[in-house]
Amino acid sequence: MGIEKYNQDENSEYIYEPQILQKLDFSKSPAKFNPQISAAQPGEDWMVVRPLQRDDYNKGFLQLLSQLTSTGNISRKQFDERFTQMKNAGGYYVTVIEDKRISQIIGAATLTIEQKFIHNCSVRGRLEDVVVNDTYRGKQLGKLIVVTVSLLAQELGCYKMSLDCKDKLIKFYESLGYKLEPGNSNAMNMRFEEPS
Ligand SMILES: CC(=O)SCCNC(=O)CCNC(=O)[C@H](O)C(C)(C)COP(=O)(O)OP(=O)(O)OC[C@H]1O[C@@H](n2cnc3c(N)ncnc32)[C@H](O)[C@@H]1OP(=O)(O)O
Repeated sequence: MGIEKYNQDENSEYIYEPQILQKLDFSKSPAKFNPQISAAQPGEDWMVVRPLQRDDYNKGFLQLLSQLTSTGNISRKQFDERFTQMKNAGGYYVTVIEDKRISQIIGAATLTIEQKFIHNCSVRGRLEDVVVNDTYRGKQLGKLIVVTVSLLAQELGCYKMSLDCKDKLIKFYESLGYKLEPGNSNAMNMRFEEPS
């Protein structure tokens, strides 16, 4: 399908080109799926793994994110502006799972790409904002969305992919190929006041 088709309707506009998700090779991931699923074939015909669309504002995307952290009261205008900024900047691979039966976003994860001078002008990936709707948890969707964006990072040429998480999720991410590197596994933060 041509990119012009994806962008012809304003609301169905994607934040990145969806075709790349179809070619991800799930056999490259150490994650074990039972039954076997992938981004291209998520196992149910009512489910789709795809890039964020502008209209996901109306499909519960922000309500889903609020199960992860505070989102604030984001207006349609604010959402549209941020969507446009992220799309124009490039490097924001916000990826979602939709339950098409009810037109609701039930899972999400973001790959952000940082441009580097080091490693021969390489690129590095970061895994951010992973969440599955609480009524859909325990059905492999967390694994599905994390493996999708991790393979995407590899496909886009990242030399590594990093994440920060709570201690209780270390096992979950280890099962998907992430490692605590001895002497190099500290996450440090400097917190500033949140914008009101
Ligand atoms: C980088 C970041 O964004 S870190 C933030 C992660 N997000 C959150 O904490 C938000 C709230 N939590 C969630 O949305 C979900 O619990 C997720 C995304 C962490 C996991 O989603 P699920 O769809 O339930 O995961 P899935 O069904 O694929 O489970 C995979 C495995 O991880 C385990 N697991 C899942 N969640 C947790 C948890 N919170 N604690 C411990 N183990 C867990 C499951 O038991 C399962 O193990 P198994 O393969 O041996 O059966």
